[in-house]
Amino acid sequence: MASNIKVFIRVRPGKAAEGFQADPERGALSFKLPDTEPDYYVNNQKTAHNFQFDGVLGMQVKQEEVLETVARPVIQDVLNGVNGTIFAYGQTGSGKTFTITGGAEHYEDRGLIPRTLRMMFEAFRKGPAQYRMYISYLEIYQDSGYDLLRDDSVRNLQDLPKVQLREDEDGNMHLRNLSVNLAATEEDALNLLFLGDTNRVVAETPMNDASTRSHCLFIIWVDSTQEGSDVVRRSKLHLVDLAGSERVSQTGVNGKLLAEAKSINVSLHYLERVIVALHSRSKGNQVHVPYRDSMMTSVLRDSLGGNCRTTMVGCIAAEASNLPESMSTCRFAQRVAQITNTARVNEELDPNLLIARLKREVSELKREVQVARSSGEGEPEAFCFVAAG
Ligand SMILES: Nc1ncnc2c1ncn2[C@@H]1O[C@H](COP(=O)(O)OP(=O)(O)OP(=O)(O)O)[C@@H](O)[C@H]1O
Repeated sequence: MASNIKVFIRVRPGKAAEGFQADPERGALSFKLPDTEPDYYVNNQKTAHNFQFDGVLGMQVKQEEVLETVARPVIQDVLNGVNGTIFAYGQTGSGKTFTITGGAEHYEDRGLIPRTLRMMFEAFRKGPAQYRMYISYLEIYQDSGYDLLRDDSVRNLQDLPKVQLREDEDGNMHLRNLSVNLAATEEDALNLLFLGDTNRVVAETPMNDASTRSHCLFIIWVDSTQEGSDVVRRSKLHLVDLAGSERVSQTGVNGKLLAEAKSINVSLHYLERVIVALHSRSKGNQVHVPYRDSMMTSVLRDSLGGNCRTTMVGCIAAEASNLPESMSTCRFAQRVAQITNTARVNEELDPNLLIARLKREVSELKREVQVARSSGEGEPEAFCFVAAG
């Protein structure tokens, strides 16, 4: 099924500037900003910029509503064997981590990851299929990948096992050295989330404020089998917290930090280039999509223009000083909304299930033969019809 990437904008609570207006009913946003043309200084004109999205989540919107609006449809598809991605994009401090992982202070501030885990395990209990969940947690920092789930004695980023990207003959990307951990219960899954978040924070240094400067991907793998079937459905859900998207010029950093900020911006710049290329492709142009230029875009290849149901949450802040960045997030979001993905159910014959079923059938047949022999039936007799009446 082909569908466009869904885009929601979430507005962080705060004092909204005069020039900002959100209309959640219509999914519309409006910014009135000084014109960037030089003659603005002469005539002091302000220009209105209007945007329309699949939904606008205003300042009052609670985490539960974000789950229902943004995540529930994606989760339902993942349970049916379709890949899903939900990614948060926006400047530092705009609410990406709050949306994806949640706030630590209050239980009701839990974000999409713990709520998704709960929703999935509830669905597992209801059936009708049998499900299995596995979890991976990847951090990408300066274009290198790190496994957040392999060790609980981490002191800095270099202690984390490095994850490599490998491309197979068919052009599919694989993450080597990324652990895939069975989560038999919701508690197991939450413990893995907790371990990954702890490693993320412990490995943080002043040079690497993990949440601000790295991209984090929480990956939930779901296998499901219908009773008696040899077919297994395999899907994955990426919940992605991207690094802060602000422009280098506005981060006010220098020296090493500047180099780092550039590297983060480079990877977001590659993301932007992928989006622009896909946008152009959607208009019928034959263009190369530069997925391979960064680890993040390579990992998200399926999510952007591929076999995946993808949703973006653009996070913005409405205070006057944040409006230019918020508007650039909306512009980016508008381009993302033009991208078409073609998601399909991922199912394959599982040889282990097939062998197990055939073994069961053979032993049942053997038993029947034995019963037939011991009751002296011998060879089955030919059918004979007796005419009624
Ligand atoms: N919708 C919200 N409701 C209440 N508090 C929020 C909301 N969004 C964000 N916050 C608060 O604002 C602060 C910044 O949010 P958060 O850390 O999620 O930003 P971020 O975009 O992830 O920034 P960074 O790029 O640094 O990771 C946090 O204290 C967070 O709890």
